[in-house]
Amino acid sequence: MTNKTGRETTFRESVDMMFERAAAHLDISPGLKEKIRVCNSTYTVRFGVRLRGEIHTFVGYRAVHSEHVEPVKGGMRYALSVNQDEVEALAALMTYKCALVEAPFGGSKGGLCLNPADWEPHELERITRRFTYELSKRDLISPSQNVPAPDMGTGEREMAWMADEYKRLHSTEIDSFACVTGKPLNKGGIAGRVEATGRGVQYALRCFFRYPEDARKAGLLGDLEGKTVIVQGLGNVGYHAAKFVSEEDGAKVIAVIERDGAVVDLDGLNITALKEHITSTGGVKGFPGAEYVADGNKLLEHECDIMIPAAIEGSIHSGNAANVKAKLIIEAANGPITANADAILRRNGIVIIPDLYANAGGVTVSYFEWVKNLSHIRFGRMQRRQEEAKANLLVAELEKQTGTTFSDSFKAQFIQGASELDLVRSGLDDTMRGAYESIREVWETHAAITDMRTAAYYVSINSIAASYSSLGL
Ligand SMILES: NC(=O)c1ccc[n+]([C@@H]2O[C@H](COP(=O)([O-])OP(=O)(O)OC[C@H]3O[C@@H](n4cnc5c(N)ncnc54)[C@H](O)[C@@H]3O)[C@@H](O)[C@H]2O)c1
Repeated sequence: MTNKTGRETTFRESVDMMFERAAAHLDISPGLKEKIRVCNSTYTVRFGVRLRGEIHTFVGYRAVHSEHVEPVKGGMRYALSVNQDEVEALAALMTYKCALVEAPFGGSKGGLCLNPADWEPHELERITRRFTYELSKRDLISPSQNVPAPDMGTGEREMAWMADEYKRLHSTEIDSFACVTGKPLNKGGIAGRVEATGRGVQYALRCFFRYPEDARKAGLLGDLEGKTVIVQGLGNVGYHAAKFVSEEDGAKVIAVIERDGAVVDLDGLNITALKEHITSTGGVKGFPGAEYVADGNKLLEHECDIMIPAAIEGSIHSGNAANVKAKLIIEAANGPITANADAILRRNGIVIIPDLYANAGGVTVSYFEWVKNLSHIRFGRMQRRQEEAKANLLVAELEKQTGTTFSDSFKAQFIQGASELDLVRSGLDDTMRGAYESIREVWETHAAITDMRTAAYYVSINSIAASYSSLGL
């Protein structure tokens, strides 16, 4: 599948083509299909911040793809690559993702066109607060209208700044913490949000291997134990996914591709140690015991059972798709496979677990956080006494083993987190299983639908169309 000119499709064109492929199987009027597919609006803002004695102008975006349910929801990306096409594609994916996992949100996405590494934390804080102010003026951040979350280049810290700035601007609003998710635990966050997307990738893989007939379609047998895995991007999503499948499910991560190259160890990399190495040195190069490959992208073409692209969109494209040897690709990142590449991979019998399902763990747990903020209650409260006793014992044991005395606030956070985390993980597991079943049902029962992506889009579009139909559209 290529676009009309035969060139590589843009990210938004790829998402649209994938949408059209699934929509063709649904009995929905062309007008309604168009209404569901298009991005409702995109706000572009240019604002100045005085930094280092100069006024610096920053460009930010917030795309609102669909408001068939409100608030709309989606991450905030900080990267030089951020542009209108990208945020619109990501916002569309949010709409389809939320519909698939039945999170009651429309789709949105935004970002700032900057490299976070170019700025000091106090500068990033000023930029983020100013961006929040600009978004707030237009209800593009609000507990009832538009709720951002972390994405590439942002995390708990940026979400805390956004929440704090929003609260400052709306001091009488009791629900102000619900204006953004992915906040730190002591600033209205929820246990398990940081790991949620990677955890969701692990749960999605477990769902896949639970059905031997699905795994056989990829030429794979058994479960995750001993499967060889290559990961691209060891950031929030890639790190947690790699850590969980290797440490908990016995998979072997044989290569990790990062910005500065790749490291390979056919006996399996220690992901926790590799992450520490990246944090302290800034890249994968020099990781003890592993072979370093400067042209990291070459590893996308290396043999493995499972490929986890968890970095950027378009990393598998028409130029390298024919050389990909993975049997199964799980799209932890959004849009890592272009529409052109998707067609090549399918032709070669490679099974793809699509982004709108694979990385839905983030928005699922964000939904729990939003509900927690609106209800003003801590999840797991009923279990508190029992959990507290358990957590206190654990903390005491940790103190003994490490010879450290933890602060009271650390202990309080640890204890609060203990009971909530179980609830969050079980809610996430349940959601991932439910969505897998609904994709599978379409994949199994529609002879003309032969891939999981089309099946997943089919489920989403059907659900959004039903929502419009109940409005009489
Ligand atoms: N954070 C979330 O909760 C979440 C939820 C759903 C989807 N996603 C998607 O997952 C992907 C990663 O997001 P994240 O939050 O983990 O971001 P992140 O910034 O924490 O991590 C991205 C990682 O990819 C690496 N990277 C960037 N460009 C690369 C390249 N060209 N080659 C190799 N490595 C590269 C970075 O160095 C970094 O380690 C994005 O597509 C994002 O939209 C994130």
